[in-house]
Amino acid sequence: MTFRTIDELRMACLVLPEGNDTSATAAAARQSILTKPLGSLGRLEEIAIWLARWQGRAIPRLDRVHVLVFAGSHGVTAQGVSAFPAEVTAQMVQNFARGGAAINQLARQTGAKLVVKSLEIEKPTADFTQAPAMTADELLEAVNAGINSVQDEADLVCLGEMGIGNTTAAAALAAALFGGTARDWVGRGTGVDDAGFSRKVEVVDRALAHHAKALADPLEALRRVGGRELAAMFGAALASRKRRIPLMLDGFVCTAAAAVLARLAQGGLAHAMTGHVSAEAGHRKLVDCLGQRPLLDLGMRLGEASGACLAVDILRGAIACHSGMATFTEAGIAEG
Ligand SMILES: O=C(O)c1ccc[n+]([C@@H]2O[C@H](COP(=O)([O-])O)[C@@H](O)[C@H]2O)c1
Ligand SMILES: Cc1cc2nc[nH]c2cc1C
Repeated sequence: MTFRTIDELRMACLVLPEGNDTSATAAAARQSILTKPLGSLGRLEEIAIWLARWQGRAIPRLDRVHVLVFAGSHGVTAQGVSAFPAEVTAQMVQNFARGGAAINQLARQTGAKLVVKSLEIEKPTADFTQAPAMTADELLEAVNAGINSVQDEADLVCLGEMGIGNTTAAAALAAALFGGTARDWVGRGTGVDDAGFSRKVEVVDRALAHHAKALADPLEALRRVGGRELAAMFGAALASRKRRIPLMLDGFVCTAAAAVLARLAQGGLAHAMTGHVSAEAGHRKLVDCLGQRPLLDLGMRLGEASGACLAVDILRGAIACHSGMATFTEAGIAEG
């Protein structure tokens, strides 16, 4: 799946497949006969049914978990919006390749395949306080890169990113998609001080004013105030939906990118769960806007798909119970 025009891409977002009702119904029926009071496994029960729906399998599996991390560079870093210099993006990509980042450890411990995709990190997007971050072709190239990173064989896709300056882009994008001003969405990202935080608020408000007339269209908002790794995450979210592969979202930046799909199509993120709520100020509000309930709340604000990857073990717990527990009949236990 590769898109040559934004209109082609937009049309594709309007025809999204639904999950498999038969598998979901079978999974729900099984949950009702396992040796536990119905509902006593709380969200683990919902998770088993959700995975069954999107995998089209009454007993879901997580043998092949793919963690996709996209990296991009941001022209808006020229405005002094991050606690770290822009070159850290490329340096962290090298760290991923050498196995030294947090996500390398988390992916290994959960048995997931980690794929890191650099999106022209030597070429930052335009500073979106002055011009659209990307041209239409640049947007399409990044979206297509995300789409083509999703492989049919995956049982679950975890999404994440790396990009100095991208919490500024995500705040602007969230404001474009859900309204409000910079104050509603800006957080401290990698840890900017009070002066940096004020600059960030002013930068996002200036960007929102500069692009005001064009932000009602979610794809145009992504092009104007997003970034390549956000575009790629949006593409991967779309591709996983097209292939009916369940999707695990990460923190603020990842969720803002995926939110573009929810704004283009009602129920566009029905195949997605959010692995954790980030400590980044706007994330809680963003997941609320999307009707998402994050699985973990660990005060993390790293990105890299780290929260998404950690949540995989909760899914594994849900599947272990769903597939391995005895039924009331098998165990000879009286039903309530
Ligand atoms: O995803 C989040 O919730 C999140 C919150 C704070 C920081 N980050 C990561 O930090 C980087 C962006 O922070 P900043 O301050 O440069 O905008 C980028 O590489 C993200 O992966 C990510
Ligand atoms: C060191 C470092 C690692 C990261 N991983 C994701 N975002 C990051 C930002 C920084 C600064």
